[in-house]
Amino acid sequence: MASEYWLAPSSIEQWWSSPSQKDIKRPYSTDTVASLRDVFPENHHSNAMALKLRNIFEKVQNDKLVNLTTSVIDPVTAQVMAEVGFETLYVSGGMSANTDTATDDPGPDLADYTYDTVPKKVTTIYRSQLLHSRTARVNGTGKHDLPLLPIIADADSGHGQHTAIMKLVKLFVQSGVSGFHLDDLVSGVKRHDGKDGLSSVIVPSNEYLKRLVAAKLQLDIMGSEVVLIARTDAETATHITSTIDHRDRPFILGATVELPHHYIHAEGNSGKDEWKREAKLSTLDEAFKNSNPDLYDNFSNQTKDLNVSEALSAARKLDPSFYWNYESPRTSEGWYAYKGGVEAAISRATFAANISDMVWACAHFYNSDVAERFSKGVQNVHPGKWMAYNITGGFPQDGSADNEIKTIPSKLASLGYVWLFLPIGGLTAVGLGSKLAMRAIKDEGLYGYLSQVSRPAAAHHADGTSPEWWWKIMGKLADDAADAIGQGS
Ligand SMILES: C[C@](O)(C(=O)O)[C@H](CC(=O)O)C(=O)O
Ligand SMILES: [Mg+2]
Repeated sequence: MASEYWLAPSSIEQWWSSPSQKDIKRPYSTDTVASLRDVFPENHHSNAMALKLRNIFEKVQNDKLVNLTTSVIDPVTAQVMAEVGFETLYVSGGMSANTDTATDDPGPDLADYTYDTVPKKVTTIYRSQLLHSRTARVNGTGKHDLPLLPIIADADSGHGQHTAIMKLVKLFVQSGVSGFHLDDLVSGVKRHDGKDGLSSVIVPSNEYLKRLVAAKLQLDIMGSEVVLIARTDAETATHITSTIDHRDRPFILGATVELPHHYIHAEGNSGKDEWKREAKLSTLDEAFKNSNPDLYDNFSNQTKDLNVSEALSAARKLDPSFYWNYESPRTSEGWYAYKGGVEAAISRATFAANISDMVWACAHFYNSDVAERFSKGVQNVHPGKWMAYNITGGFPQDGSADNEIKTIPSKLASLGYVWLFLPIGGLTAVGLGSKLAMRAIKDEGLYGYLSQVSRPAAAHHADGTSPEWWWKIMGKLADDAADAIGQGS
């Protein structure tokens, strides 16, 4: 692409009116994007793959289906997933944390790894797909049609403010990614033991929006078609870092009863639970409506678009004895109590949809009521908006829900979801496959390997998993190069 064209705001304008970009509402201009561009574009791989991903989502949406995938753990899983017919791959932050990180410190999913961890994983998986397709072509195995699968990756909370987010997005585009999700969580504060009644902690709506806009700006700077997925954790959130944004007011909780001490002085888990019970937490609007039903309409009209602090002043002018305290439930970190739920997720998704291609309310278990309400909430405001759904756990092992589980994909498709993924499925599959194979080798030695590992693998034509493929067939590429180099003259 000639650099005059690439750097001309008019060419960016033209691109923004193309089908993949026309629905995005950007708060910045083409001039700004042009001025931030490097002289040459560098996104060929990612763009080709991202357009392929967009086609997949369009097709499933038209056919009223949902694209299902799970996490790819390494190049072998990537090849197997292509062979069995998956159309997309998911690179999970959690699985990257469990298996390898850029700082070589595997561990639980805290999203505390350095921000190049997931892009590096994507690079490895993407390049392994290129290698497999090149190998198949050179060897004439008839598998050169085996598709390169678009990769969707986990960008977590962006790992910092806008400059870090933009660098992360740049790494993703360079990695060959086709889509990524960015969320509204505070980085690195997950608790796995539920201590202090703490689940997800989220940032205010405006900070979330700024993250998404920073990501989109970087994609625009790179002329990238990569799919931006806006994930919100508002459904499971228990706390928020700030009350500054008026859009968060319906979900911020305050004490309606004045207690002798604040939440931070309550001791232990049970003391904290008791404090919350006694404080009778509620949102400002609910509290005012309960204590002043006759004044509520007046209050509500006066305080549209006001945050909790401003609206509380208005409430006190209307009723000087009104008590509602959003400071007293603050945690020792300063976080405010938050009423998570599907309404909160809808509120965030409806504005995130303006700047992203797909919205996703992250929950860890399937809940048909939540899936339906979220879909209605989003589709009422943004008809046809792409939506994602994840199921991490909650699969009953006793068979009691088998029939329901079978119908989930078609239910989600009928609600308009286009992408359904099992974030930990790849890890479970790799673990189970390894356990069965390793058990056979350990218990039955060489014969166990022959009868229960290598022979079934050959029977399944699991090319990517066989040493033959990696050594002999792939080795042909190196041999061809050696022949081409010859004796050097
Ligand atoms: C989807 C997710 O972001 C991931 O990293 O795979 C995780 C999965 C999990 O920890 O359950 C998430 O939902 O936060
Ligand atoms: Mg994650």
